Amino acid sequence: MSFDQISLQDKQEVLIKLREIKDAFAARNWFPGTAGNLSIRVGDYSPEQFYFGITASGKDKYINTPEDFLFVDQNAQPVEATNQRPSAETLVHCEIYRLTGAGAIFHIHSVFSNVISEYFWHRRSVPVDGVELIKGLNIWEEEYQLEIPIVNNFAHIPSIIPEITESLNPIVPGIILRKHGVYAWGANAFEAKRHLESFEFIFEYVYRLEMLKKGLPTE
Ligand SMILES: CSCCC(=O)C(=O)COP(=O)(O)O
Ligand SMILES: [Zn+2]
Repeated sequence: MSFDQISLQDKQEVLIKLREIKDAFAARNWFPGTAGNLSIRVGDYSPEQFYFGITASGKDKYINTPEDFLFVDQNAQPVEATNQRPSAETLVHCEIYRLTGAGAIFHIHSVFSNVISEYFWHRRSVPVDGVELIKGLNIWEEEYQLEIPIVNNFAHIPSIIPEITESLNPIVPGIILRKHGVYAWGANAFEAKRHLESFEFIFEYVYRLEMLKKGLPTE
């Protein structure tokens, strides 16, 4: 399926949903310093060919403009005439779509994901012992020992890709980039948002619990 064969209505729905999610995350202060990017897939999917709408690079994501999003293909190439550059991290989205077939991917830079990624970097994952909100990640097993992968971060984005390919756990709909932020995905925007919110809760819980265990203040 070529991009032109996808209906205008489907493309419009993706742009409306991206706007809605962007506004919701902005209200939570999840885009400090222009950080973060959002994408939603449109049309049919195969690992070799797919399309998605994504935030333009370097924009102030607390402000809405007519040029906040654009559509790209599985190689991160824009598929419509535009002056916008897709997110600098579009290749990360491409790889996650290729590996998972997800319908939406949301990335934010939060303080808890950054702190916890450095704290547990030596073990390359964040351990989570049976906290109830893992159900928000669609994991229903009693007392499940969840390990959220931590992936090394590089300024050169293509260098991150093999790390993701290697670390991604099919049961866990997200990864943390070390001292960078969290990526969460899902079958659609609703699910990806639920996963991101669950991860953020879990990171804060794990951080505060670790501080309590050390007898340190949690604030
Ligand atoms: C200013 S934060 C550094 C880039 C980054 O990590 C990010 O999430 C935002 O980059 P984009 O190109 O998507 O605006
Ligand atoms: Zn980022």
